[in-house]
Amino acid sequence: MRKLLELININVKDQNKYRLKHIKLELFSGEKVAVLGKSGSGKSTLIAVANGSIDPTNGVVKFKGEDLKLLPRERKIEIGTLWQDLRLIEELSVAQNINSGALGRHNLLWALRNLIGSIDMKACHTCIEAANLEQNLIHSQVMRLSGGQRQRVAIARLLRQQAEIILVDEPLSNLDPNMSRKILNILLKQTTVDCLHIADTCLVSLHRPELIDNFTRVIGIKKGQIVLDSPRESLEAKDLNWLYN
Ligand SMILES: Nc1ncnc2c1ncn2[C@@H]1O[C@H](COP(=O)(O)OP(=O)(O)OP(=O)(O)O)[C@@H](O)[C@H]1O
Repeated sequence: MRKLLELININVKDQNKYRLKHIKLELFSGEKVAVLGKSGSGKSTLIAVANGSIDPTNGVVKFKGEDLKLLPRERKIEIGTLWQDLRLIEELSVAQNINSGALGRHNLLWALRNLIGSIDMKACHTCIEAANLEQNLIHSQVMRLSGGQRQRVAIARLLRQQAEIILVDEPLSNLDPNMSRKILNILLKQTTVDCLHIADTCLVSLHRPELIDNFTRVIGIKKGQIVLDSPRESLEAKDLNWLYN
């Protein structure tokens, strides 16, 4: 297995408080890793450090052996992120938001065409289908959608990016249990979708430990530190009880 992502001796410190402490983590291609921990334990901070949006106070993040900070823009799109706050552009349509996932692969003219009108509709429809969103919403303004629909637009945008690894910060908060499982199955590639490459490596922060079944590995965070790192099949209920107590 190829090493894709490496967090080396990471600390994130704000004034006197550690948000992350002594983090060492290696992620290999094909791994599907769930990150668990109580609210405030550091899951979102870990995802943000792993995609380069937060600079650690100490330590280095490497993607395929290269310092993430030095990676050029056209390589950064190999890392896709689904943010907890979604980061959609409310005034734009579903299709325009989905296409923004592919911005890094196109030039400025393409970006302008996407802002002005409807382009690459076939690709958008494929991502909409994969994200289990209603096709007839494709031209709707995002601000008019429900929380669960907006979440699926963000997932469709992530799929449109065609990243090699996906980092996901709590993808299920607005979804009912049935939809949560469907969406996880897409992210974990349990569902195949026509012509769409879905990354086979992911790091997913989860609020609900009962959804870890299809992951290959589970990481537990407590007070900013990795205190548990286990293959899914060897994880026991007592490990989870301890993590949440
Ligand atoms: N922008 C910030 N500046 C300073 N401290 C922050 C900031 N964001 C989060 N923190 C603190 O860092 C710690 C980790 O927060 P983080 O959001 O990573 O936890 P989490 O496990 O993702 O929580 P949740 O499950 O509630 O989303 C918390 O103590 C939090 O208060």
